[in-house]
Amino acid sequence: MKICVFGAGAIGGYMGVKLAQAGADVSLVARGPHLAAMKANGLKLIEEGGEETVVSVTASDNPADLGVQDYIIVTLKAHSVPPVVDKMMPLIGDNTTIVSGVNGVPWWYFHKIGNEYEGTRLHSVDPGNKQWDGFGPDRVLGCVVYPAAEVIEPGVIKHIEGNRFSLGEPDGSKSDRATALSQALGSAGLKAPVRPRLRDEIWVKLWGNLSFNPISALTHATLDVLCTDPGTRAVARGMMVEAQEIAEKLGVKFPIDVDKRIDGGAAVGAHRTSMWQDLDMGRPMEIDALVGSVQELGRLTDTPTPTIDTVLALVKLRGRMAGCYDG
Ligand SMILES: NC(=O)C1=CN([C@@H]2O[C@H](COP(=O)(O)OP(=O)(O)OC[C@H]3O[C@@H](n4cnc5c(N)ncnc54)[C@H](OP(=O)(O)O)[C@@H]3O)[C@@H](O)[C@H]2O)C=CC1
Ligand SMILES: CC(C)(CO)C(=O)C(=O)O
Repeated sequence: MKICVFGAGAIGGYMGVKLAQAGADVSLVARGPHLAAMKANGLKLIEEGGEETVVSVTASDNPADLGVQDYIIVTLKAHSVPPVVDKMMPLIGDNTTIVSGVNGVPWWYFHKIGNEYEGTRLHSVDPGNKQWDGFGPDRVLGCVVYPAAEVIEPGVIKHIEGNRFSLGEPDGSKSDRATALSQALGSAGLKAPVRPRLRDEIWVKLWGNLSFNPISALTHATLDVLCTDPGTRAVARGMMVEAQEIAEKLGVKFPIDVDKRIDGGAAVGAHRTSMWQDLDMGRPMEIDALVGSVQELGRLTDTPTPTIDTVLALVKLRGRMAGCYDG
């Protein structure tokens, strides 16, 4: 089974080391100094408990070097995917599955959803339908990424916590391709259950990213603080209640309530969300995938989103002022 991890930064690098360590036929697409370091010295993973592993990896910035794959696991930031669709083509053959390990509302969300929204395209995450038309949604296997990791220097990944990558077919079936990938990831020491209702999990994760990420970028407060300060907790809650109304109109069933989800965020502790880290480092922020997409779904389902609209306007301007957002 040939697996290519496209965008082997924090999450993709973590998966890449675990797969390579387990003897999988894995290759990585990366770029710049991070690629140069992993080619020169191997890719180093510092695990949750402090254990360090260095593996030599097959890595390139040119997908044409790596050939047709059985699975491409996309671990790019959401806004980085549309510009590389054409570049990915040498990796794609008739039977290639594309695993979308990207936060936010996925571009394939309405493929095989089985309700009146079937086939709806999302401008916020797939402008110009680049992914829908380029990959084709039938190739896609959904994935919710739970681990936290960082690239702490070129060629070095620090794994912070978690090892679960939930997988799910857009139609909820337990397909052979999902089962085979689940087994391969399991052999590499990762948890990869195949879920019948992945969209429910997407929303539980998204609840946090939608609200905690922009609030932390705007306030520079860590999760424990923003989830317990009465004012920001109320803002997060307001965004999440609006999101819940939208998601339920789309058929989602939430297994927990909003307050439990916020308490879960608080329990993570003094964590700087990825959006705050991106702002801090002058990198593009995932505003459209995490927040703009939910506003777009609000319009689609005729659901008012006053709190989301307010926070989105503020974080967009914050991002623009810092040169980290151009939407
Ligand atoms: N990190 C985390 O803890 C978590 C992340 N996620 C989600 O997972 C996804 C990936 O995040 P994360 O791993 O943090 O992101 P990273 O930025 O660490 O990784 C993406 C990597 O892809 C590289 N890249 C971008 N464009 C190209 C290209 N055209 N060719 C080759 N390489 C490219 C980037 O390089 P460069 O740095 O040069 O741009 C970077 O090394 C996001 O959607 C994120 O929200 C989900 C849960 C937790
Ligand atoms: C906020 C958190 C931990 C989960 O909601 C996250 O995924 C992020 O920092 O991007």
